[in-house]
Amino acid sequence: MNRVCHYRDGVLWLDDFRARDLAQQFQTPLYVYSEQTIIDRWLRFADAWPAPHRICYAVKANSHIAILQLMARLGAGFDIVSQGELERVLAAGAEPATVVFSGVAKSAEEIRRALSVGIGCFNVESQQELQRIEAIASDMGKVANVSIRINPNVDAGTHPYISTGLKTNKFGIDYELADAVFDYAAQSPTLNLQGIDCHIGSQITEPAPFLDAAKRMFAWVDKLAKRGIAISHLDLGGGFGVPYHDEAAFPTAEYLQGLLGLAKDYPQLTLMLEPGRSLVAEAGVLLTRVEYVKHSTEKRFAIVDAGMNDLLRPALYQAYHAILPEREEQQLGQVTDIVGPVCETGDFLAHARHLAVAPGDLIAVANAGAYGMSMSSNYNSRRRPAEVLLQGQQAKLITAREQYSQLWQREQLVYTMQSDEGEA
Ligand SMILES: Cc1ncc(COP(=O)(O)O)c(C=O)c1O
Ligand SMILES: N[C@@H](CCCC[NH3+])C(=O)O
Repeated sequence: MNRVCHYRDGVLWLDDFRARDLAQQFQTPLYVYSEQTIIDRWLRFADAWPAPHRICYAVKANSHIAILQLMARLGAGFDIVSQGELERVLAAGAEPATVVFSGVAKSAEEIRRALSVGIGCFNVESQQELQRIEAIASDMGKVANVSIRINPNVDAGTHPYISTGLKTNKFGIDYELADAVFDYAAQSPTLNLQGIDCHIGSQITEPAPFLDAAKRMFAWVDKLAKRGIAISHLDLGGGFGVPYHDEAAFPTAEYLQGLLGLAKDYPQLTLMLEPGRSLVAEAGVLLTRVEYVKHSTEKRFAIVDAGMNDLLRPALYQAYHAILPEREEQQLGQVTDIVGPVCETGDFLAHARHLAVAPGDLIAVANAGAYGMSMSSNYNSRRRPAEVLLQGQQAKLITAREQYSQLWQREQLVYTMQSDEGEA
């Protein structure tokens, strides 16, 4: 069972807090994160990963500034994919030089901002992007550190929407077509070619595809060395799976040992990883309350106050999240679909679970710390959940629920101003 959620005397607790007390204090739907669990997951990596090798937390998994601050305190760098994520990392007080910038569509504005604050490195995904970075750096009188993202064409065996390392995916530069890009970067006085990177996908539960990809990257290091091009870092991305259902935990130490083994003849190389999910997924819980229980001739629905706009993963990937009712005995009920308030048939949190719940009861959706709040939206003009960070004996509110009325008023203001201009 997820460590954050557990039963004591038959009732649900999240770390050292009764779920009912948290829901009463902060209302539902509510994201709750356990700081201790994030630290535990961080140590699984850090304990097996000696300096100078680095870990750049993939901000997209959970970009709350409090989480970024915690990561910075633990010693993480950051893997970002937008200016928004960069601004968050900066707001968290992190060192810009620890940032790597991934993503296939970096805009001129984003590149300029990243150069002006002095990020560590751009993970470049195309020849055109490389030339755009070069032109902007030249214009600013700067030298840009770059790494070339290779698409290793490795089948990660994960959901097709979160596989990124196949030739048919939009990410990286084709393994067979990268020579020209490396040559271009190596000869440019405005570009400092530092590294090679890859990322083959997400929620991968076995080390084998990662090690296959890593071998292909080391082959590139050798190939470049023969051409007189020296590389100082190899960034092997993230993608380590977590046990959402009955999957085994990813063997982190075993994988890192495998990598260190491959790297032993390359003392000049700093290795980097970009884990997101594996650091935060298991630390997060979405607490939601049953509004209604409805029976049709075919089904029984628990209609709850959190929907696909709060946690998109079930709707988008048919992802499984464990569902824990407030009282342990409630796990022995009728087969029930847990559905949300959004006007979409795809708005469900779980299908066909045994649950004996009634209106007013709480339900915890486990393992929701990654790609939960960060993928949430205001669809159906719904407010987003509040977020709470559990720090030992303290439950700290880190995001209050945005007031629907305020959102509505802001839009109204812009709209009215435009209409007034039109009339004038
Ligand atoms: C380039 C890159 N790095 C790191 C990650 C983090 O992946 P995960 O959260 O699966 O560790 C992603 C997302 O898949 C990514 O696209
Ligand atoms: N959003 C996905 C992971 C995508 C990772 C980003 N490349 C998920 O919730 O599982």
